[in-house]
This record gives sequence, structure tokens and C-alpha cells, in this order.
Amino acid sequence: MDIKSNHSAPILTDPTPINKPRLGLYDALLPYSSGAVFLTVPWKNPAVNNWLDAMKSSSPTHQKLTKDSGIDMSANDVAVAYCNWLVKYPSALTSFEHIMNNAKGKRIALFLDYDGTLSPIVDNPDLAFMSDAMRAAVKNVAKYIPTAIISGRSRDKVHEFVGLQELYYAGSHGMDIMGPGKEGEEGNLFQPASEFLPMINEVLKSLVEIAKEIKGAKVENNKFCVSVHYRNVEEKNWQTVAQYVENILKHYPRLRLTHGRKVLEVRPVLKWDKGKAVEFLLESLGLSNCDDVVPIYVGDDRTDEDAFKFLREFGGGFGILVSCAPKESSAFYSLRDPSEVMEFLKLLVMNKKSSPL
Ligand SMILES: O=P(O)(O)OC[C@H]1O[C@H](O[C@H]2O[C@H](CO)[C@@H](O)[C@H](O)[C@H]2O)[C@H](O)[C@@H](O)[C@@H]1O
Repeated sequence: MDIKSNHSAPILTDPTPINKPRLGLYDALLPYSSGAVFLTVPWKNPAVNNWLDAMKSSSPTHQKLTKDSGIDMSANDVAVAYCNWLVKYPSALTSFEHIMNNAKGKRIALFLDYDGTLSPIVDNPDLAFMSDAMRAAVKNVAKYIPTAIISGRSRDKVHEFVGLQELYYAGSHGMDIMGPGKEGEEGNLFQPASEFLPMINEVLKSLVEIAKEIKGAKVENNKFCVSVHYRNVEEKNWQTVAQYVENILKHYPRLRLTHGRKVLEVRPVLKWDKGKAVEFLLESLGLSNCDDVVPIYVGDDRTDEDAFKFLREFGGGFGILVSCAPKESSAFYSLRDPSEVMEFLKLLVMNKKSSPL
């Protein structure tokens, strides 16, 4: 199959100085507010304008729901809030028939995030393995549906974790894509951020050094991005993590910072994200500009929102947010956790077996 892309990856022309809000830098999740009908957590809040707020709210839990809202919520209240939220983001399991009715006679393309979607979130990122059952489910679904993994991790690392040859892989939040190749040939490599590699490696070295000074901090080399994990850093030291990273990034106006789940992610100022990666892969697969294509993207993190937004624009496709807590999202549906993701994949296979195109 030919890569039919004419994509380029334009660099953001006006990288905002480090001391002013730049794209993603002050993205913040609001503390949960009790007044909202769905009690959701917006991904962005212009009123919350410092790194620490964003860090504190980067991976909300039910306990946080109670703590941050300042309201002592019972388990029942939390469950009610989640049920209300499901009205807006219905479960992709209970809505499965509806989803398949919309996809009838059409080709599905499947895009899966890795951490928090295929593997549960764990304290040590090096040990975020997916289960054999999940691997089998992904392998199975890929027999019927073109399937790609789109991760913030390096492509090699996520490929190693997933361990399936039959998939397409996009690492570094889509900045490192191995798309489909011609029959019998290696896949096509697309790396729009390659010119940034020396800079990223330089920053990586500095970040590794400063991380040694903060107990629990961990720096991960994701090739075209660097992750600074603070999940295991005491909360009183998060400010120090933010300050150290800020001090380094001051010298690199062509790099920007985004927030993930208890992680700060340093990446090039490219207009390139998971949404662009989905667009690129659809083109590579010859599935763009088709009325009979239904792309499905499943992801749990803020960076997955770019893909959800792209699918809304694409029309016909839809995003599924993996979350056990109410969050604002551009996804259409939701799944609670990776075990529900696995159920969803199994349903896709059953559906394909019972009604092949
Ligand atoms: O796009 P993804 O595949 O979801 O990758 C995003 C980041 O995921 C990993 O970090 C997250 O998962 C870790 C393991 O469960 C967890 O310890 C960490 O707190 C989470 O942020 C990965 O390590 C990062 O490099 C990815 O950018």
C-alpha cells in the first residue's frame, strides 16, 4: 500500500516564552466542582494558571473528587456523579449495538492508546505491562480491523510492550510513525520531528541529572519527547520538579511542555499530535476521504483528546474515553478501565465474525 500523505509538520511559529502561558503549559484540570450537572473535570481551565495546579489535578481519583470539591462525598455520591456523567458519555459496551448499527456496511479502523488503555496505570512506567489476555484480544481484533497503537512512549518501547507485528505503531505522541508499507516490504517511517532529536537528547541529559536530586522523580526517554514522572515524588516536592523543568526549558524556546497523568512531557513545538497521527495513518491506509470508514480511537489521557477532536471533525468516527471518573472530553463514549476496553475489543471481533463485510 502506498503512503499517500502529503503531510508536513509545520512548526508552531510563535512559541510563547516560558514565563507566559504556552500551548499546554498551563493546561489544567479544575478541581471537581460540585455544582455541575455531571460533576466533570475539564481538561483545561484558563483560570488555573500554574504548573502546580495542573500537576495536582493530572490524574484525578475518586478520593480527589471528594478532597478537591471540599465536599465530603460518599461512595454513593461518587457513583451517582459517574452515572450522571455516563448520560453524556455513554458506555461503549452498553451502546455497542448502536455503534455497530452506525458502522453497518462500513470499514472500521481502530486506534488504541497504550498506558491506561491497554495496560493499567502503575507506579513504575517500566513495569506497565499489558496482560496476555489483552494482547490476545488486540491480536484477534487486528485480524479483522486495521489496528494501530498511538502512544506517548517511544515507538520501540510500546512495540516491545505490545509485542504484535501485525499492528501499526506511532510513538512519541505520533511523532514517530511506522505506517503500512507496500506488499511484502517494510513499513513506511514518518518522523516529522527528526530535526529536534539533538535538542531533545540534550534536554534529556539535563533532566536526567536534575531528576537525581528529587526523590521519586523519573525521566523517560521517549525519543522525540521526554517524560518527567512525578507519580512517586512527595506532593510537597512537585513545585520543585516544575521549577527545575521550567529552568531548563527556559533555554529551549523550540520545546514545549504538556501534562499527562502525573507526568510532564517535553516535546517539540510542532503542530503534530495524536490527532494528526490518526489522520496520517488513515491516509496511509487509503481510508481517508471515504464515506464508508468509521475510525474508532480509544484513549484515557489528555493527549488523546487531540485524536477525539480530529474524529469529530472527520465525521463518522468517534472517540472512546477510558475513565472511571467524570471528565470533560471530546470523546463520544466511555469505558471504565482497561478490562472494559478488552471487553469492547472482544465484542468487535464477535461482531465481525457474525457479520463480515
Ligand atoms: O500515550 P500513552 O501510551 O498513554 O503514554 C502516555 C505516558 O504513559 C506512561 O506514563 C503513564 O503510565 C505510567 C505507567 O502506568 C505511569 O507510571 C505514569 O504516571 C503515567 O503518566 C509513560 O511512562 C509515559 O512516557 C507516556 O508519555
